Amino acid sequence: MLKIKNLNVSLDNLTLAKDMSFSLEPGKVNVIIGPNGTGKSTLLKTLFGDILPESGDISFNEASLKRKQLSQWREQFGYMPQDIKLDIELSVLEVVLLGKLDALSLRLDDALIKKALIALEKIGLLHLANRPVNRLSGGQCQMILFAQALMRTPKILMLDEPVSALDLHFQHVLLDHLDTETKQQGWVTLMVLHDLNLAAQYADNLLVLKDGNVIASGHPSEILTPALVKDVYDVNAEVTKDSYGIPFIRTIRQGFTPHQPTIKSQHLQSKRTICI
Ligand SMILES: Nc1ncnc2c1ncn2[C@@H]1O[C@H](COP(=O)(O)OP(=O)(O)OP(=O)(O)O)[C@@H](O)[C@H]1O
Repeated sequence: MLKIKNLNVSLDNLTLAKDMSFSLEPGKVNVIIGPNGTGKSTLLKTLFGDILPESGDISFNEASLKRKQLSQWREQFGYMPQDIKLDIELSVLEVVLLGKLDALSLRLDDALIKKALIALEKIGLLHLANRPVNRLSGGQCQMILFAQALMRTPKILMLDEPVSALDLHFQHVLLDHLDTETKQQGWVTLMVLHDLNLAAQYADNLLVLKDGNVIASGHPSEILTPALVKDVYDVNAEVTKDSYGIPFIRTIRQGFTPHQPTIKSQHLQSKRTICI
């Protein structure tokens, strides 16, 4: 279990974690949501040991994060940060293999190459294996970085807005894969998402971050309400549930005036009716 206890983090006099405490169980997809600039990425960086907290304890299976053993601590993680640019002269296969940098010696092992190719195949991108990464699209880069994080066979997997550049198909490829592997491998998965409907579909546990703290946590069906959306984002929303009990959030525009068809479009509509 990953435990965060009484965590305090400040950057440039900005308090981003204020006595924050929560625990994350293995085998569950935990999703963090919250407004821009509220400290979601900062929290992930702090858990990874990139940012030094003012106080508090971060532990995994009862072993605390200690600055002196940072590389050992990080060995447990797969981490996909936000908006990484892959502007390097390497092939896709080489970038995926870098996920296993700690296991790479001077010689590449066939088993590792096979593992990287399988990782690419599982996410439907094997055909890109020999393509230079600096010639990929933004969405393709994001999928390759996901494959790289998986290569680490982590105990804790953290992903910062991993679907921000992905089309509908690849959003679901990535998130379905993440969900299956998290449950099969017993990973502690922690992911930042902005899309509340994706969060509702994929979170086993949702953490809502605001003002330096987790103001709500639990299953999306229990905590995603119009009042929460209004409180966190200052946006009005309707929340309905599908036949599986998964919440669906529909935001409501303020001062909305319904579209009035123009004479031209009315004419086109009536013409279409005649043709049918
Ligand atoms: N290294 C840093 N030094 C000083 N301030 C920082 C640093 N990194 C981030 N911040 C500030 O901390 C705040 C939180 O940033 P962070 O990136 O954690 O937010 P976020 O919740 O992930 O936002 P978003 O949803 O926009 O990605 C922001 O105001 C940001 O400007």
